[in-house]
Amino acid sequence: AQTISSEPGIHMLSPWEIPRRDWFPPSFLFGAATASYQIEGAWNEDGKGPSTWDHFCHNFPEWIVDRSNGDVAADSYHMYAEDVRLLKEMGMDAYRFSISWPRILPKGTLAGGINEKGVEYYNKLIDLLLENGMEPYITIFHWDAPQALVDTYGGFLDERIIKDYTDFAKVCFENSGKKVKNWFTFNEPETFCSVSYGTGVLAPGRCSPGVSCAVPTGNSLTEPYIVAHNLLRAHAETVDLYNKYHKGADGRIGLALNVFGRVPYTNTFLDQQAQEMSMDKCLGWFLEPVLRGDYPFSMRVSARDRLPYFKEKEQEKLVGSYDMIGINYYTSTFSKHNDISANYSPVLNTDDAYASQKTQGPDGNAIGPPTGNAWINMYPKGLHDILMTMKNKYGNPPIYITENGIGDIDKGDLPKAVALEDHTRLDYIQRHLSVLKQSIDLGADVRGYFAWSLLDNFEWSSGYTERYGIVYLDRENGCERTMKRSARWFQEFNGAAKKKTQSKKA
Ligand SMILES: OC[C@@H]1[C@@H](O)[C@H](O)[C@@H](O)c2nnnn21
Repeated sequence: AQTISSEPGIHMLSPWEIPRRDWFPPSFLFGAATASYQIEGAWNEDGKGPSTWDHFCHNFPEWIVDRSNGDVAADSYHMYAEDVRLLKEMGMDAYRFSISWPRILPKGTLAGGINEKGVEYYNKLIDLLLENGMEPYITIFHWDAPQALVDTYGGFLDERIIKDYTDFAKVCFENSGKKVKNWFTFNEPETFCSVSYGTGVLAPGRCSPGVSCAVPTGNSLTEPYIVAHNLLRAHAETVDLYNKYHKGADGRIGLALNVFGRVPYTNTFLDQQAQEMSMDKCLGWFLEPVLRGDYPFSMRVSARDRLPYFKEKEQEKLVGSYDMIGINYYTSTFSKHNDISANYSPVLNTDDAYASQKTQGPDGNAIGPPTGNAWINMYPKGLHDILMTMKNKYGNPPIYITENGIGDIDKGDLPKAVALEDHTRLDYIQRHLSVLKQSIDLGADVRGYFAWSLLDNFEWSSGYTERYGIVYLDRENGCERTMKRSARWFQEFNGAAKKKTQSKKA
């Protein structure tokens, strides 16, 4: 195809390269994804307790780029019907969203009491989705833990979290488990452990003394592994509970993993090894425990006594504790081996891979074109490689792409009219759907795709300075939602117009 864009070597997709709905089986689901803290707002309404993110933003505003917070966010607590209407208008089949633990259990524990108004909110959302013929895919935990549990016993740093998390999940299953057939226990455990307790960029913002973060009284080399161990055991207990009492004939449960693609920086065996160890560190850390009951061998070797051991009973519950795996894919990096000199010593848990992640290769060229924010260079082949690894190395489990997208920078200087014409996002999505089609044709068992995100929302430490939505959010204007070009493409792609007439006929 001809190169028509300003970037050398980047060609726009030719008409025959643009994905069509009939490339995918009718059973394949298309949807969009959000998370409770990022969209709901109503941070202290109707009995909701404070989350770690409420606490983090209110107490450490300097660690959020625009000193903002999720107090209002996209106001989805009051505007969820608008979100459902937009999903329907785009012809989406499913909606992935998460449940705010402290909105359901304000004190974090069952003993602290259930907030019925919180339960009611999620049931209204679920009912509205089902009435509109859309499937809810619920993430039970998407990082907003109850602050009360951190205050009481350190949250995920303490194994008491296992029972409290399992109780929280049980309340979710008891109240919605008959209507909701698809659950993910955790969103991105690797990000949660490494970035909340390693670099400390995400709430509760802990890291080692000497590392720059909000709460430098932690330990970036040990706490991520302690949290991960408690999280995995909570996952296993919850899946066991679900399978025994709530699964029924057609329920499914899993977890959603963030997976970076990794490419050896050079084709030397040291960089190939760095690539493997980087994949173990990111994907294997949580996938291998649920596949075979223990952490990757390379992590056992490098992290040694900092990596806890599972008891045999725990391993029995861990192995096979999934019906589906969510993959959140955004970008890839080159993995370059670290020279291990006598005085090399890791600072962050991620250093245990003995690899540095580079956006530029040895020739200085980036792994793919920039897309907006700093960390996402477009590299669709990375998704293909991951899906082939899932197929050829990890037993080809049922997979949903639970997140995929890009963030447009908006420091208050991105006109709405420009943001609405999000052709870079559309190109990015189309290229990843094309790769998805190729990977499925090569045998990857992918069953759905969720764009991140349904709408612009609170982007964690970036606040509102990065817009990931396929729908524009105008926070200055009553959180008005406006479809961007990418959302309108999904409308065409999903044949929404056709669907509407069909449903009228039905
Ligand atoms: O940064 C954009 C999005 C966040 O908004 C999501 O909450 C998180 O699951 C994620 N993982 N990778 N990228 N993302």
